[in-house]
Amino acid sequence: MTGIQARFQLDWTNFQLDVDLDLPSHGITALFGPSGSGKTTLLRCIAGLERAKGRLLVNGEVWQDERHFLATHKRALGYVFQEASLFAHLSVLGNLRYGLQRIPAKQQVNLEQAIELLGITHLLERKPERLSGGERSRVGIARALALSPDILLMDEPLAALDVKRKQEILPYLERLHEELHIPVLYISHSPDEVARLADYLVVMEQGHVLASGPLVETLTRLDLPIHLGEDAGAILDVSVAELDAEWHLAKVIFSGGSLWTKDQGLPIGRKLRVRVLARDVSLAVEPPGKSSIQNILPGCVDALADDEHPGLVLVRVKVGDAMILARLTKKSAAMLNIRPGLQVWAQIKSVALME
Ligand SMILES: Nc1ncnc2c1ncn2[C@@H]1O[C@H](COP(=O)(O)OP(=O)(O)OP(=O)(O)O)[C@@H](O)[C@H]1O
Repeated sequence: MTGIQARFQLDWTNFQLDVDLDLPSHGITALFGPSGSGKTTLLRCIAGLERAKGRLLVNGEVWQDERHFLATHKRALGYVFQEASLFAHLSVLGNLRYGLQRIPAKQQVNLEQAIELLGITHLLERKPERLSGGERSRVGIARALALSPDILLMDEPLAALDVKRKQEILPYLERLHEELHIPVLYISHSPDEVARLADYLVVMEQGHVLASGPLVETLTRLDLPIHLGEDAGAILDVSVAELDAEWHLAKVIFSGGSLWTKDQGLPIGRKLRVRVLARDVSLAVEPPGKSSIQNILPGCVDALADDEHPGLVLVRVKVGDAMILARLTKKSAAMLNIRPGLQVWAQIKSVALME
């Protein structure tokens, strides 16, 4: 059996964790939720650093049940924290080699592969003090991978970095995603990071799992945007179809049509994700005339739900095989008689490329 089955119960004075999760055996699962919702505690339970009641199976192997509790050092896992704590007296290579003796027999990622994957070959002889924040993070991730883990746990690995360093590191995380076949559990507070990296999403609140499922579907669940607030929106898997050199625009296509966005130098044919926020989408019940909004997609209203504010409503619209969300005032939804099944034109003010 593949994947991760995690059932945990913890009862602390001020906090109770009660989760029951089935997570995929590969790809990145983002753990998302407000501060204090239990994301780190869940990772610590998986690592065996907390003795919760419950059961944990990783690819069919029992790490914990009523009778067994595998000690942390016997669990084939890599743990990456916000700050990579490297030994100052060792070179990067020394840091990477440290701890390799506990490597499990079945090799999934070896040291050379980890070094190559994180692009740190040129840093191997350096001492940690001569690394930038982004380089330290990459070494920290490579060190975790060199242990050939069956699972990689990442607790806000980019939180200590500024925006520029984050941008520098994201492509390496994307490579992990493409080239590794181990599951990654990734805590992040950044909806952008989640939108860009994750395949699967777990939303936590007060020690419970509010929702879990494939990212694209879970983000357009109408009971969740309330919790995602201004970040509510949809992800579309698209590919670059055309470049307009005169206006510096790129056309991306998906099953629901095409969208123009700023040309960011991506080649024709490149597959990527775009993010369309609910607050950037308005609806018309007739094909709109001349407008400064370039992106207009025909679709069909799928469902409506109340939003956080009593004056607002969220509308899910099916465009091709995909769903997008629109945030409207209740007044305009009533005036246009927006209801399931209605043909609409979604006017999209802004599209963010996740690249
Ligand atoms: N050892 C402990 N004993 C008792 N309570 C704890 C312990 N460790 C954490 N907590 C509490 O458990 C709750 C969940 O904390 P946790 O760090 O898992 O949340 P989080 O979702 O990861 O938060 P953040 O996003 O801020 O990192 C918090 O209320 C915290 O104070």
